[in-house]
Amino acid sequence: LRRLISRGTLARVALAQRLGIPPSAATQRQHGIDCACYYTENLFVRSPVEGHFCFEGRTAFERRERPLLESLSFEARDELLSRLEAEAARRRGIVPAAAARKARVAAEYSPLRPELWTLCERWLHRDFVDLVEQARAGELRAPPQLAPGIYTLPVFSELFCRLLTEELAHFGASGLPVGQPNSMNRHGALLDELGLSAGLLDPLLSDWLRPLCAALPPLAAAGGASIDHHKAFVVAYRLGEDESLSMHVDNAEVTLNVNLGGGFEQGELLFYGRTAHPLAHHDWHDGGGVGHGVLHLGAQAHAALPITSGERLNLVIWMRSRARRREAGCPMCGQTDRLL
Ligand SMILES: O=C(O)CCC(=O)C(=O)O
Ligand SMILES: [Fe+2]
Repeated sequence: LRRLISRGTLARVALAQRLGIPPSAATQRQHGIDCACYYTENLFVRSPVEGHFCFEGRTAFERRERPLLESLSFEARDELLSRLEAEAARRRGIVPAAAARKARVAAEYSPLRPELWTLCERWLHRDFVDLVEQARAGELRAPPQLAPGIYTLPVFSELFCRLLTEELAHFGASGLPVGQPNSMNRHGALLDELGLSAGLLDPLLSDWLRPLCAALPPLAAAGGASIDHHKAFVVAYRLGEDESLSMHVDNAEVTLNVNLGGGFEQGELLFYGRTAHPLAHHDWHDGGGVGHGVLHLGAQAHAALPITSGERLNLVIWMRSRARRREAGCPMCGQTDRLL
């Protein structure tokens, strides 16, 4: 058994070496980097051109993207290459950097509301509790859908949203470091780094969200019945910082996105099908308000329109399934042979 385990580790380290990624990425699974494509594909840049790019290094990129590079000025070309290099370096270093920030927060942060670190029913919306109880009993009356497989539902209590928002402001004032939520959103917080996984998010996933996803056929069929890990973060939109989010798919089998409030205008979520025309549109104000959210397939393309005033805070959970990935491949690249 020991030999098999170490052979597995060695194989992962060898894979990491072949792909030119840090060996720690092959052996540390808890950070949720599930596929080696993370290091070279879907790198997002906002300027001088906005988009997702593959980047295996300057030379390969210059060869493959010659027409694009030739259409840019010398300065813009240099800016694009530097930004891609910086993003690739951020991704290569993300596992140790996140672990170091998490350790520092654990040692130095004094929470305003320590009770937030433990899940209790007070944090959940009463109608969400009912919904999950129906799902557990096999009697779910499915929540309304914006389009097939895009559900709107109450999730958290207003109390939870207010306390978490206050906690995040308190954390921001502490001056402790926090990683950016994901490669597209630059402002907010990675909740695992605050130590919120073990007592709050892990049980939310296993005891509440998994039974619910398992009872909703479009989500269950896409891995929702076997979700077993997550990446959870708060995204913050403010004028002059991140104001909107361009179209993308999530590195998730199923995504939960909940309005934490903030007093903003606009900022609606758009969902796309096979055309550039949105197939559904979610207005956070009409959608039930604070504590209410959207549950959708990670593969459903979506975007967020700009806010026009105030601040918008949303709690997003990218829910992932190892079993589904082993079977159907990484949701970003579709391959199984680069899974870590
Ligand atoms: O701004 C939003 O509400 C959407 C965020 C989102 O799509 C994401 O973080 O994956
Ligand atoms: Fe998203």
